[in-house]
Amino acid sequence: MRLERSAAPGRGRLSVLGLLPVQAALMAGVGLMLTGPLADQWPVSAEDAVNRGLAAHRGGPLTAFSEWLSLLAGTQSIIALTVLAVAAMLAFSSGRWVREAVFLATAVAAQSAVFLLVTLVVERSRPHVPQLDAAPPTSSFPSGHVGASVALFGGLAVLVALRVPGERRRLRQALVTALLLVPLLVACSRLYRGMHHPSDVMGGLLNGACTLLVVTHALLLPARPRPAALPAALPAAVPAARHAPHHGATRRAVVVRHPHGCGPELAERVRNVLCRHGYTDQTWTTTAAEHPAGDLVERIADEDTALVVVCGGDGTVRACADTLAGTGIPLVVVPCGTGNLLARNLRLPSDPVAALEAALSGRTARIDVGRVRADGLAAARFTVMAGAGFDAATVGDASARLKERLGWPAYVLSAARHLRDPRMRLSIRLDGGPVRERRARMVVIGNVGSLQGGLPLLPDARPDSGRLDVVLLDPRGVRGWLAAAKHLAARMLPGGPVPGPDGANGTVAGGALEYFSAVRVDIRFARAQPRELDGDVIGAGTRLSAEVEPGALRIWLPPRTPEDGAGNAGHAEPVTHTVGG
Ligand SMILES: Nc1ncnc2c1ncn2[C@@H]1O[C@H](COP(=O)(O)OP(=O)(O)OP(=O)(O)O)[C@@H](O)[C@H]1O
Repeated sequence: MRLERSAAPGRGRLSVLGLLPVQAALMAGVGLMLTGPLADQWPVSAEDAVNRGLAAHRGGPLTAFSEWLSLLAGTQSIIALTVLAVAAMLAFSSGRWVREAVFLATAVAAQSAVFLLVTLVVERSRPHVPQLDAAPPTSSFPSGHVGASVALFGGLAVLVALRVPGERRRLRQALVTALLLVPLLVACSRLYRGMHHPSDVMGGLLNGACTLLVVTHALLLPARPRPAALPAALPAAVPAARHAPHHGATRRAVVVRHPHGCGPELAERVRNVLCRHGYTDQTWTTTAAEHPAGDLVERIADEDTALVVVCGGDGTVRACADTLAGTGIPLVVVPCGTGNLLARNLRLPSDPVAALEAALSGRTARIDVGRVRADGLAAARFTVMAGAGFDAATVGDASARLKERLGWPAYVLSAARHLRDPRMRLSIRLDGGPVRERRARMVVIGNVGSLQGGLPLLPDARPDSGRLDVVLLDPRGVRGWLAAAKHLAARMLPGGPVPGPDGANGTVAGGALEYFSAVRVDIRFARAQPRELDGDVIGAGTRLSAEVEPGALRIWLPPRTPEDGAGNAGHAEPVTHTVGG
């Protein structure tokens, strides 16, 4: 199997490892809560019943299989397998996978170190059921077997996901799925064998996953270049002689580049791919905080522009779409922001250059955009979602520094701070119909429906439906949040049951979520609320109204595949623009 070469080491990323002690402190905090104030509270109080239920159904091949899994994740096996994997990487790659080998060894070692630190502070006894293995002297929380298997097998999955080239997608998906399945099976085996409570194995999964996140960012991902080190702007045009196309006519492309996501190295690769596809006449413009689409308006004003290439996140795409909607000039997304939700929803490859290649080898399509009216904001368009309340507060509070260091998990940390924000009082009117009074923690109007990790916030939203989908989130207490999370998680399961509405009124998850769909949505808030458009905060206000502009944006998308189904949507157009490539 050919693996892609890793990018140049990221200087400055190593400091991310400083988060490991913070992780240990947080894990220890969770353990102390579980053994202290939460011990008699549901669902912790119900954990013994789970262990008893599993113990009552032991027997047959399951016991043998669970023993094998527990052995696989035992300390000696993990050390032996890690040494083998690291040695193989060093021996068979002629020194090209040193960083990958260091990554794997560090992930396994760091997980163990955090685990040991936590067990110095937390003392939780094992479940009160007969145990099938000798209980180690360490605390039951968190599960060391599970944490270690996440670090090793999850670490291998990370390497496969990042290093196996995009064209081997099926192999990559199969390998990643198989590797990720191992820690989940180990978690089940530890429960089955009476060695841990459910929250212990969840703690192990969390500890392993957080360690992988930190070590991946520290050792595998290339550092984003500092903005100050970048040139203010890239050359306005690329000499044709330097980048002669393989074949096909010369066409003019305007490239909009967010300097934080798209540094000089990526810009050079984008430039070369465009040249190969016949776009040798390139005009580059760099965005600024006050000019999120750079000089796009001026650059497309005079000459015949065949394509606008947007190198940035959803905010940059949104700003460009605002200019391009209705012009007929097609846009191609090079996803290099934090969330890149439009690209994810359109099933573009996550690698920026692979996404550009795939799109330019594909077809043009038309997708809808939403046109927003809100107090204090000139009319603006969005391509992903417009929201108010919890999501806007989360987006607004996500630290730029953490976004740069952690990527989208920075939003998760910010969200945790706003879980208890007060509910909003609002009225919603759809397509000029009756006014409905509601309370909610969040309202989102979406052109597309999936969040990070494929979380289907608006499961029926499609960018070519000619409609906007709306969700109100109003969970009551911990149970409400759990019901909403369970409902959304159930929708993520491939082929899993699709939970139906609670009644005729479109609410699900015991009223925690309520869905609507319309062409025109008018929402008024009793008090000014934080609001966002495609992940950019637009300031607090009392109105958020949107209307769909069907098929207003032309966009290049990868060729359709049978798996695309509802994704990679868009009204297909005859491909008349493919040149070169
Ligand atoms: N040169 C710049 N310096 C600072 N901020 C910038 C600059 N250029 C654009 N911005 C701001 O960045 C935001 C757009 O960022 P964008 O959404 O593309 O990336 P992101 O936030 O990392 O990704 P995503 O939206 O996908 O999570 C806009 O608010 C814009 O004002």
